[in-house]
Amino acid sequence: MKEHLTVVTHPLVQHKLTLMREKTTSTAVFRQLLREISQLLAYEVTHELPMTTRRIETPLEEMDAPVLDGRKLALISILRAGNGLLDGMLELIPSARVGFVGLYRDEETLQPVQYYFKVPELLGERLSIVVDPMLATGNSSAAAVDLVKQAGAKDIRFLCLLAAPEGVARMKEAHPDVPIVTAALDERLNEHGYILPGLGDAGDRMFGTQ
Ligand SMILES: O=P(O)(O)OC[C@H]1O[C@H](OP(=O)(O)OP(=O)(O)O)[C@H](O)[C@@H]1O
Ligand SMILES: O=c1cc[nH]c(=O)[nH]1
Ligand SMILES: [Mg+2]
Repeated sequence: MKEHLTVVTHPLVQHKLTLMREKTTSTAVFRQLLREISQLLAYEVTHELPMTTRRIETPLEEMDAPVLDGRKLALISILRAGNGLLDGMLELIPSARVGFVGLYRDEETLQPVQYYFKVPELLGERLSIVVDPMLATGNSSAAAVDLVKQAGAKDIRFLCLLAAPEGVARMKEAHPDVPIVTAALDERLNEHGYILPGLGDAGDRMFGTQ
């Protein structure tokens, strides 16, 4: 991908995102919408995957048919909320390898606190797509990408649902080589580091916690 930031403006994505933002949307509907949007975003973030051909036989004749080239890609979810994007993406890319980076944001310092890390082997030979619905200060995603790079990944993309300008700038400074795909670029962060207008706390809305 050439662009550092891609905003997916497809009408289905934008309509579903509006429903997710509304405060009256229930946990069950929020989760279902995130699953649906994740598949549309997965379509965008994978649209330049390398291809090769394989000789196959249709019922009528042989042909060289297009297939994905290279190693299976790695989907890396930033816990917890990343799992909301992961589930839908796995339905579309069932053979993907899966990794997890456990991080939560300290509410006072807005710095990420790590509690888990497990990623697939041979990351250096795969495309890694790091997923988290929210890119706010960018501290969590920058730290997650640092860890994924330390594990060997070289070709990395970051997929989110909502991005704040502050988070995009932070990622561009820390990881200029990592393209970002998002459904919306919102206006700003509030004094608690929440995205405005945003959708609230993605993890809490997905899992019904507070
Ligand atoms: O860009 P940042 O300022 O770092 O904020 C974004 C992070 O905050 C949220 O996670 P949270 O810490 O709430 O953890 P959770 O997924 O367990 O709810 C979100 O899912 C991101 O990981
Ligand atoms: O707006 C925000 C910012 C960080 N994390 C969230 O879940 N929402
Ligand atoms: Mg949360």
